[in-house]
Amino acid sequence: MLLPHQSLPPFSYFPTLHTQPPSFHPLHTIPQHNIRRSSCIIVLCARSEDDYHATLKALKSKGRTPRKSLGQHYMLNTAINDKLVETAEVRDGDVVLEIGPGTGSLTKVLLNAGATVIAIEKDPHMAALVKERFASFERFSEEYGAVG
Ligand SMILES: C[S@@+](CC[C@H](N)C(=O)[O-])C[C@H]1O[C@@H](n2cnc3c(N)ncnc32)[C@H](O)[C@@H]1O
Repeated sequence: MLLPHQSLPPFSYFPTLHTQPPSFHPLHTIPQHNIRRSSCIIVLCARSEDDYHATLKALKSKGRTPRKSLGQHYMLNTAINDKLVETAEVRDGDVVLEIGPGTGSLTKVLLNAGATVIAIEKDPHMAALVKERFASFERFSEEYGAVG
């Protein structure tokens, strides 16, 4: 699910705002009680060059197959992700809340559109892979402590 930043609570709701890019702390845009049940929150920004196939290989080597109960499937056609991001009119500087990044294929397109992505993933194995895939782009997650 994609929520454009306009769907998040107004920034004035949050007491601590940062002035450097991004111009506020993305995690402060989600009330904590709404996300406590999720396994992992990953906040990513900056454009990404990464290896999607390496992610798939890593999943396979760990014996991970998609779990139907979590609605897991892998998006192999990147043109669809491009279309999703285009249709959602994601622009440079937007903050996008992505529920269930899975392998991160849509995440990558969002990052390359210039968005900061707050990704919430329930499956800890997928969360670990996404964190690994975008390790060099991860920001803020460490600061959040209790989650992830
Ligand atoms: C269809 S897959 C995502 C596909 C992804 N966009 C991609 O291209 O690889 C859905 C993801 O949502 C995760 N998920 C399911 N329920 C969730 C929940 N309640 N909160 C967070 N993540 C959830 C699943 O573990 C799975 O990784």
